[in-house]
Amino acid sequence: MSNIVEISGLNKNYGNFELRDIHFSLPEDCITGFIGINGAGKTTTIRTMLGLAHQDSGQIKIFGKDIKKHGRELKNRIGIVLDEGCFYDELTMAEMKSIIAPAYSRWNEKDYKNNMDRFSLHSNQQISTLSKGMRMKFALTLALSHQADLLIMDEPTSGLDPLIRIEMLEILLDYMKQGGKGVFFSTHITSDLDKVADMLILINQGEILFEEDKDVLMDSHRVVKGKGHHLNDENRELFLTIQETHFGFTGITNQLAQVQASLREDIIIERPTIEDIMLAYVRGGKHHVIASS
Ligand SMILES: Nc1ncnc2c1ncn2[C@@H]1O[C@H](COP(=O)(O)OP(=O)(O)OP(=O)(O)O)[C@@H](O)[C@H]1O
Repeated sequence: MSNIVEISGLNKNYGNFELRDIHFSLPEDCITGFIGINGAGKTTTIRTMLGLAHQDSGQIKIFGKDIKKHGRELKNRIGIVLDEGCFYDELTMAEMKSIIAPAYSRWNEKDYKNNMDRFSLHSNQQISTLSKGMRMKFALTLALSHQADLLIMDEPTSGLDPLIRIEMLEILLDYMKQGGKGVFFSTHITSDLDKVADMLILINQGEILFEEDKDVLMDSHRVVKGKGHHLNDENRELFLTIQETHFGFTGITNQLAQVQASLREDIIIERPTIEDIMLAYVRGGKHHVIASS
């Protein structure tokens, strides 16, 4: 499987925030979820990847080509959906489309019309009157109408109701069926990734904490619950994060065999959600004692 995107040694300093030595790759035929809490650096990474924000150092290759040298050619092959959907509010969707379409050599009017129909959008409606969900659908329509080989989206499902979110996720799955494509999207709604993601990348405080196949990640972590008096300094170290109350503990581990060997009795083992794993790494190393009421 070849990589559509390869990022190495990417640094960017805003003064109050820094992206530090960002490395990751996006394989072909994969939907990759880019996760992290508010302010982790998702938007900054995406904007830097796309050449919309200046990078201090590092290399960004998309389809094997350097974004700095081949920006125009590469953007032709990328469908972009950004958080705010950069549209002129006073225009209709048809007018906005006629500004955007000429920028793409492979613009396909038929795809545009089909996507507008699919989303029940009417071209002559003014952009200022669109709801948040409709704006997002319009942004996705544009991104999908120029035969892009890679979709990069910043929080595309944020603020959307569950029905629209499901529709968007189905569209992404349909898009991937063409083969040879890639999708990279940031989100803090990790339940969306349970449904569609193949790969997950976690960023925290400007650093990548993991880049992993979703199934491997889910199979290698477990939530363990048990009685607090079985814990000691040694077995606490087997957990990425652990919460203790008077009644017992709940921890996340990626060393289940050792936990089972150490805590033989009375433990409950459950599969974690992506959110459990994300929070375990973000809070990693912290030991939480929650006072019971
Ligand atoms: N133009 C800028 N100038 C200075 N600081 C910036 C700028 N843009 C972003 N930042 C800072 O970079 C940090 C990361 O922001 P970013 O928007 O990348 O996070 P995020 O992971 O996308 O968060 P969210 O999920 O809240 O959108 C924040 O502390 C933010 O204040």
